[in-house]
Order: sequence, then C-alpha cells, then structure tokens
Amino acid sequence: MPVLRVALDLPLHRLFEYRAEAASTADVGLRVRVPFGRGERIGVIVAVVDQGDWPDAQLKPAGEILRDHAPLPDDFFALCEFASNYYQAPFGEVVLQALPAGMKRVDPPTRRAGRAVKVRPAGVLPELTAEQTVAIDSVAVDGGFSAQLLFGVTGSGKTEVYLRLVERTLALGGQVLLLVPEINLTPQLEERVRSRFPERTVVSLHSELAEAARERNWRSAFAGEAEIILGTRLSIFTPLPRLGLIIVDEEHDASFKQQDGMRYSARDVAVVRARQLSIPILLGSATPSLESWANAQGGRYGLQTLKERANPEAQLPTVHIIDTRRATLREGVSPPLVAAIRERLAREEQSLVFLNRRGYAPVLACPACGWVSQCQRCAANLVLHLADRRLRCHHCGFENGIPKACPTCGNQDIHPYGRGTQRVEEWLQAEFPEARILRVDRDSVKSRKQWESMLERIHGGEADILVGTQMLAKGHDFPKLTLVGVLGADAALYAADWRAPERLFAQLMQVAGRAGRAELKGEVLVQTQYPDHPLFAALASHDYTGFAAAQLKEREQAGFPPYAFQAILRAEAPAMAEAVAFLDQALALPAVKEHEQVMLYDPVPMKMARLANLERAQLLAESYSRPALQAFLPRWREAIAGLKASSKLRWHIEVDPLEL
Ligand SMILES: Nc1ncnc2c1ncn2[C@@H]1O[C@H](COP(=O)(O)OP(=O)(O)OP(=O)(O)O)[C@@H](O)[C@H]1O
Ligand SMILES: [Zn+2]
Repeated sequence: MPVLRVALDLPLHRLFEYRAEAASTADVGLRVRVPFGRGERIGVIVAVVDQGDWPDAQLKPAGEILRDHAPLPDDFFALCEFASNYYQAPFGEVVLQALPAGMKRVDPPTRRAGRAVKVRPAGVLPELTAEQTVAIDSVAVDGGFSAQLLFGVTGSGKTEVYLRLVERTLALGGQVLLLVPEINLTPQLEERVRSRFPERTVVSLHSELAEAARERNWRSAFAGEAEIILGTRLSIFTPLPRLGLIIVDEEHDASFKQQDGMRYSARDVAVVRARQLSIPILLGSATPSLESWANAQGGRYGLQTLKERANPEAQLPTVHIIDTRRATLREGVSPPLVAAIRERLAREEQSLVFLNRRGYAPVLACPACGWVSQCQRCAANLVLHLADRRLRCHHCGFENGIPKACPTCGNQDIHPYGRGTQRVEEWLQAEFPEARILRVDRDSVKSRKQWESMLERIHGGEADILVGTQMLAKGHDFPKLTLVGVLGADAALYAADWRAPERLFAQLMQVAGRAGRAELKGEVLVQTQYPDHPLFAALASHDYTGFAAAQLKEREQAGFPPYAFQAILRAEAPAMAEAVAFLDQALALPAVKEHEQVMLYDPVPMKMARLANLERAQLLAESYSRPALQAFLPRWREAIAGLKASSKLRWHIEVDPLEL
C-alpha cells in the first residue's frame, strides 16, 4: 500500500509515515490531514513510496489530502532542504513555516475575496543617469544566475534601478520578489511600485497583514497571478512558479535575520535561491554589510556603484562633528545644535533630532541608597516612560507603575538618569515653545496606520522638529528636512560587540541621508566625546569604502567574520549553573575532537544573561572553513540531542549569528 512521507511542524529531524490507499506520486507537495497524538495535524507530503521504513501494520492511515492548491514544487523543497541543512533546523519546521497560518490549521478559516487597491499611475519617468544605466545593464534578466551588489549613496536612485529591472523581468513573463527589511517603515516604496505598474498584480507579504490577507496574497503569488511580490524576510520561502529576479533592498539590514525559531538570514537564503533557480539577484544598499562588501571585493558578486545623488539639484549633506567635551550641554543638546535648529525654524525648514533610545530615561534611580529600577525577570533596567507613567522592560515587556519614593529606603527624591526621545522632546518643546514637534518612535507609532498618518503629517509640513529613533532613518524622502542632529551615538563606538561600529556607521549614514534630498542643502551635526574617532572622519567624507576597508582589515587580523565562520550553541535554564553545565557537556562530546578544523570556546553567560526569568549561556564554534563547520554541525547537533538535561532546559544552534 502506498505510504506517505509527511513533513510536520515539529522540532524533530525526521519525516512521519502514514498509509494512504489512493495516493500517488502526483500528491507530493500537497497538504494532508494526519492523526498525531490524540489530535490531528496538517502536514506536507514530501514523498509517496511503496514501502515505508516501518511495517505497514504499524502505520496509521492518513486523513484527507487537500487539493486546494497546486503541489508545492521541487524547487521549494530544494530551498527548504538547503535551509534545513545549513541552519540545522528540522526540515518539517522549515517547510511549514513557509506556509501562511490559515493553511496549517486543522479547521481552516473561511476565505473572503480581497478588495482591489486603486493606484495613481506614475507620471513621466526620470531620465536615467549614466551610472543607473550601467547598473541596470549589468543585470542580465535572462542570463542565468548572477549576484550583483548595488552600492549607491542615499538618494542615488537605487529604487529607480530596481523598478527598471522589474519592468524588464515582467516583460519576459517572470515574477519579481522584492525583499525589504520592514515593509511598515516604507509604505512609500509600496506605493511607488504599485503606481509604476498599475496594470500588474502587486502583493505584499509580511507579518503585520491580517491572516486572511496574507493567505490570499501567498496563494496569488504561488498561483503565478501576482507578478510582483513585496515581502519581508519570511517571504523568501514563498513558492513562485515563474520567479525571474530577486532584489534585496537595504541588504545590510539586521531585520533580514530571523532571531528566533529557525534562525536564518533571508538575504543569504535569497542568494542560494537565485543560484538554485539560475536567475539574477541584486543586493542594494548605501552601506552594504561587510559580508557582501567582501564578496564584491573578492569577485564573488559583481559591484555596481552609484556615487552621485540622482536628483542633480540634491547634494550629499555636510557633516560636522561637535566635540561635546568642549560644549555646555543642556539635556544632552549642544549650543551649535540649538542654534542650527533655530535657524531652520526661521527658514521654515524641518529638523530631525536622532536618538536611538525610546522612553523618557533609561533608568530611574535613588541617589541615597543606590536603588535602580531593574526588571525582576531580566538582566536589564526598566525604562522610564513618562508619557503614560510606566516603568517598562524593553526586553520582556514587564511593566510597573512609577514608585513615588525609593522602594528600598523610602527616599522621595528619586531621579531619572540618562535620556530617551520623550525627554529630549520635552526639553525641545520648552526651548522652542512655538515649534511643532513630532516624536516618532515605537511608542508613538504602533501600527502601520499610525505610521502612514505620521508620514503624511511630516510630508504635509505639520512638523518643524522631528525627534525620532531609527524608524526615521530608513528610506524616507522629506523634502523640507535640511538638518539632522545626532545624539547619543558614542555608546556603540567602544562596545564589546565588534559589529557595533558597522551598525553605527550604517545607521548614521542612513539618517544623514535624510537631509537635503531636494533642492535645499542638508547639514548633519553629530555630537560626540570622541571627535577624532575614524568612524566620524569616514562619515564626514561620506567614505563608506574607506570605512569598510579599515573594518575588514581589523576583522581579518582578529580572525572574525567574514574571514571566519561561526555558529553558536545557546542554552537557557532556570539556573545559570545548569545552562553552563549543559554547554560543558556539549563541549566534551567526541564529535568535537573529531573535527580539528573547528574551534570551540568555553561557555560564557550571554550579554543579556537573564531574560524573562531564564538564565542564558552560550558557546561559540568557529572555523576558517565553512565546509568544515558545516560538516561538524549536524554531527554535533545529533550528539547534543542525546545529552541528558532537565525538561526546563532549552537549547538551539544559530549559524552565522549577528549578535554574540
Ligand atoms: N535618473 C533620475 N533623475 C532624476 N531624479 C531621479 C532619478 N532617479 C531617481 N530620481 C529621484 O531621486 C530621488 C531618490 O531616488 P531613490 O529613492 O530611488 O534613491 P535611493 O537610492 O533608493 O535612496 P535611499 O537609499 O536613500 O532610499 C527620488 O526622488 C527619485 O524620484
Ligand atoms: Zn524584562
């Protein structure tokens, strides 16, 4: 009797077998209801064989095979297989996470038809710059696999390059997958794509879509109806019958990395997918990740450069470094920045004060006894939010009211220390009572709707001063914005995390890139105690290339990625000793000694050693050879799975971690 091999969403590295009388190999790729434990589950049929690994008599019969979509194709399984092997993730989990929630449900929700979106068609297309033309022509949309890095300064017209390549791909009948870091932050991009191709079907795929809408879009993409798919990282696994081009916008962005469940890099998976399908992929950024930059320098990727802003009137902003050791700061703001804001107010232009820390102050403390507002569940402070009078943990979500007096000594004189966006907003409002100030962070903007209306207000000139976090840094065009002031950037300069400078530089380049995008010249003022730090010199001369070269040299000397390959084993348990003991066992496994090219370090507590009442530790595995590390990981993982541990202990392996 035919036997189905079924992938289920379970943390087990195996398939499950069921009997199915009427099944044939034509059913591979369809969903099936199967009994599991005392209930039922939806799985995906991966193979139909005559004889399973188990005697037929021991197999349960499968339930209904669902035929509401075409079978998932081979290339989908090939991509899942790659991800499963590379990231040490169970194949079933990989396959099922690629499907919309409604399709995994035993009792499926009823589906409604979607509403059509009306779009304004785009006006006259700009004439391409010479650099744009070269970049576009370098991507052969019918020429098989190629990976190109599009390195273009902010405002250089990268999006225009994408749109022209989309057009060429559509003309050949292909579908295009455009990956973006956080779709909510860039409603303008979606609008731009829709209005450029009013006759085409454009769908978006991201986690904030209502479940039914996401399923509808997914099905439309899989059926080949949707021609342009705009998606966040999870959309990289969407099966697409005619995929002809993948574009990854802001390819350096950390949100392409999934940080829980299957920990994968959507950018890296995208490159693999393009290679598997023999299609081109374009990675775009003003500040490429050092991994991609090294690949371009080493010739593994092509490199296309846009050095100039596309709008001939717009110039890159002038960057000034303000030495805060010589300035008298008021609420962290220096006199030159105050003066610059005043000038903008007089000229009716916009200013942006950038501070990547939300809340009023990062901690509330008692000067008498040394009490600080700490999260009871995490190794972190509770952040003071005066706007709604709460103390809040930014890691686990725990919150509390604000005590009137010190909970330890009763002192009534407790103070906020440090500052966040709310505090800066409050001070600016007192300093410039006539100015209209908008604070833009995750507290003031919680949904996509709020974000769209916020952007509308900014564009409509309803704000003179914006105070915001990185939400404001990405991809926006505010024509009246001519001043960007940067506060609180120093912490990242000397952080233990060796990736911190890369992230800071990218962030500052992005936020600086918001200024002076139209006819009005932009100016950026960066406040720092370390004005001589080379990062600021590179920023002032808009010199990504120099910065990247210096960083890569340091990494090469230190033996860090991209010159070494890493994986991390993490364990969490109610007690630190337990987590560490587990990692010690993992370190002592025979597999470790059998792989000489892989180096393992001693277990250490994680930087956030306690999160939501669990103590966390980790162990780093490193090799100069990716194949050596990849050969080691599955054997190690299997051996770790056999270790004895309490049921409260959780562990996982992360490959190519971004945060150590
Ligand atoms: N060839 C061109 N001629 C004139 N204007 C152009 C041209 N190409 C693009 N633009 C305009 O220049 C501005 C910046 O372009 P675009 O948004 O594509 O840049 P970008 O590189 O994607 O920017 P960022 O990285 O900052 O998001 C837009 O207003 C766009 O309409
Ligand atoms: Zn917490």
